[in-house]
Amino acid sequence: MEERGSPDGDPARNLEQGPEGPETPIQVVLRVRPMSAAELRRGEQSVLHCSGTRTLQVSPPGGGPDVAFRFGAVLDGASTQDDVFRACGVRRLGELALRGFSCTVFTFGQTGSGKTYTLTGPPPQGEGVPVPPSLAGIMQRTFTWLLDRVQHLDVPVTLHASYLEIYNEQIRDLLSLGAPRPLPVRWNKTRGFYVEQLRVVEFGSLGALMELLQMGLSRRRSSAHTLNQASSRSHALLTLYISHQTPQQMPPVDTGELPAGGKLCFVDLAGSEKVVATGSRGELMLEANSINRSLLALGHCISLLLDPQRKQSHIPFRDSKLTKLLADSLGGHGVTLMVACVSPSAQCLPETLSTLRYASRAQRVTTRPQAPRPPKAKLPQHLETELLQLQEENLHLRSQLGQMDPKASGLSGARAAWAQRNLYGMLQEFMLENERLRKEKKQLQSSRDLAHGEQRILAQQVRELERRLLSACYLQQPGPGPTPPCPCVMVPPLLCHAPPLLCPRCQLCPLCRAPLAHWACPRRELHLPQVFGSKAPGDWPLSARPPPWAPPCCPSSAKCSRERSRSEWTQTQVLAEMLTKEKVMPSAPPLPAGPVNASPVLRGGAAVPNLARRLEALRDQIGTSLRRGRSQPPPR
Ligand SMILES: Nc1ncnc2c1ncn2[C@@H]1O[C@H](COP(=O)(O)OP(=O)(O)OP(=O)(O)O)[C@@H](O)[C@H]1O
Repeated sequence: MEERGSPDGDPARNLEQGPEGPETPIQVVLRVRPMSAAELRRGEQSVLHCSGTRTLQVSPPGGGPDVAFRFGAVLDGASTQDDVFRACGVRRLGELALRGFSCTVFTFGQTGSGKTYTLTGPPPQGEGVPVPPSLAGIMQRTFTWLLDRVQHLDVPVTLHASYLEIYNEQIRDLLSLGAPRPLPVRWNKTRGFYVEQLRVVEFGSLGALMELLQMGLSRRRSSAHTLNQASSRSHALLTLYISHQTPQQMPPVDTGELPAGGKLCFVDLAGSEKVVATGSRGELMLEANSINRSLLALGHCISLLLDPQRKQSHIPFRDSKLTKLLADSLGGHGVTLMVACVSPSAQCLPETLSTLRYASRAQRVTTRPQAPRPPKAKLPQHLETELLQLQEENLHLRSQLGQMDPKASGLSGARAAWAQRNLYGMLQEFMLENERLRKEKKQLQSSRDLAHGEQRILAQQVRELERRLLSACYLQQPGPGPTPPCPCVMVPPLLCHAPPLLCPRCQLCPLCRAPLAHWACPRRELHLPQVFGSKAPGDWPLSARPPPWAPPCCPSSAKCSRERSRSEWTQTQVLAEMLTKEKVMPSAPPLPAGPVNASPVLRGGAAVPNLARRLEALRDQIGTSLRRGRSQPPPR
């Protein structure tokens, strides 16, 4: 016969040595439930036999060698609830918790294997039908023992309880005043993993504690499936906090800080299940998947904890909420007892073997139980007096600080309120003003951008026209020879600048034969009034008006151009220079990137019409020049 398991290790006995005992293995007790009525009806066989108080023998149904497993204690189907309570040594764990240790009892096994029954007894058979005391589970028995025990202690003990469940990877407070809502798990150096905002309730009597238990049990999620009519669908953790402090020294529970001291935690794990066997569908199947996943994470952590090398490094406790909350019990400073529950039926054998292997591994995991440090020694009398004085001074200063603000401003209550209102009003006004300015700035920016864009396009067109104009000039340039006569003298002045406004004869410079705009004609002051009558020059059409950079009218322009010297044609030179250099005209300077609050509309606005005028003039010139080029034979 093959034998597995480990030698027993009673944590309580080892820990008698002192507050920080040696490495202690997790204690494992195995409970085999009796065959259920349904299993008996189906004629299923039992494959588990207890040989001795610590060994379980598994006889596979199809023959083959028996397999034996050894645990701290093995209890068969005939064992009573009281037998289980005694065999588990829960009283010893309670004693350790009273001495400040953190102790955990948890049940695990396949669904329907008797975990909840072992911990809390069977569910009530009906409304108002109490469960017989003989069927009370480990928890109720421990409560009775503990409440009795604390009454006989010399020092006063304060007791608190919390109760939560992990349902579909969410933590729900089973003692919450309102409907349970998901709570976060946090971690800090002193507390390790803990549940934030968990309600911790103080209790002073067994009755009060039993009520808390019933409240939690009634709120816990359970459903019916093929293998269990009342299957728990969540992992449930009930924790008792035992503290020797007086109520005055206790931190208020509302702060979320738990009382320092011992802890006794009962964990009822949801059962692992094969959804095919339980026939779970829909929500039941989701629950089953979540349960199996978290149990897998737990098994993984246990396997890693077995390896002493790995134990020093990283154990993935963060993989699930369950492993986070059991981290201390499994690999930390807690004292842990596991109760493995199994069904004897041959139908459940694969699941049973898995539980047995799980339990065998778990009992090789060790923890290093550690009690919290004893409270500091009492302070000497003079230090205590000093401390009291300092505390009083602190209170006094605080109260002064509270009254400080109105006093500092020297305002009475009503005036202070008025000033506050006024300030508030001003602040609102500033905010509105600020908002208005923001909008205005935005508008200005967009119109500046618009003008900027327009200016850029016009400047581009001007450059292009200038380029074309220059090339036209080149084409029409005469070769070396005598200067041709000025065409202006041969045509009657009336015709000049008559519609079409450009005089074909005034378009060429008489000296260099560069095409000229009508405004560049030296005789324009004579022609234009005749065309536009008595209109002021400002009312002339845009194309007839000289651009801002046009040279002033020459007073001697009425003279025959033949008599003019070269210097009289400076305007032609100015224009040619402007054209060939292709620079931006002074009337259309690039927009400055100046302060945003300067009005870009005004700056850009002046530049754009100038450019437009210049552009128009150039267009006219080119048009005329081309027409002229077509209608006249090229000069020799
Ligand atoms: N030792 C026992 N003696 C008599 N009946 C038992 C025993 N153990 C379990 N039962 C019965 O077996 C059924 C299943 O038990 P229980 O609900 O405790 O299983 P469970 O392991 O908690 O299942 P689940 O994981 O689905 O919640 C219940 O009807 C319970 O009363």
